[in-house]
Amino acid sequence: MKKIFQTVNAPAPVGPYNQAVAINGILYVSGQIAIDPKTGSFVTEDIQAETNQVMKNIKAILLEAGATFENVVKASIFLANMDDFADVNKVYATYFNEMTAPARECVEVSKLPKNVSVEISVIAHI
Ligand SMILES: C=C(N)C(=O)O
Repeated sequence: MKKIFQTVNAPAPVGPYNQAVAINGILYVSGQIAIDPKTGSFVTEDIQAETNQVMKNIKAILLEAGATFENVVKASIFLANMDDFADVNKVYATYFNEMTAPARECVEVSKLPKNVSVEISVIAHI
């Protein structure tokens, strides 16, 4: 049976999806963008701040499902500009233990929802 997770500590979905869905011990966290759930505003100062807000949103959703970044087995990063790769990695790396970091892909896309620069989704075991 599917279980839906929603928390006010992460932004409400910007479309017809849930923040996270779990089935058979696997949690699928929807792609997060840099909306601050406290203000509803986009964090756009720079790519590092934007990435940090995305990771904070993922952390809140993981927590709601009883998980942490240690439970994450796969991440997908979508960038509007691959030139941001190094800056995104700098922030992303602070959320994981290098030895147990999840599998990942990082791709540049032509456009992201709400014109953000980065979107990240993760899959975790719970
Ligand atoms: C931001 C998203 N996760 C979406 O539009 O699907």
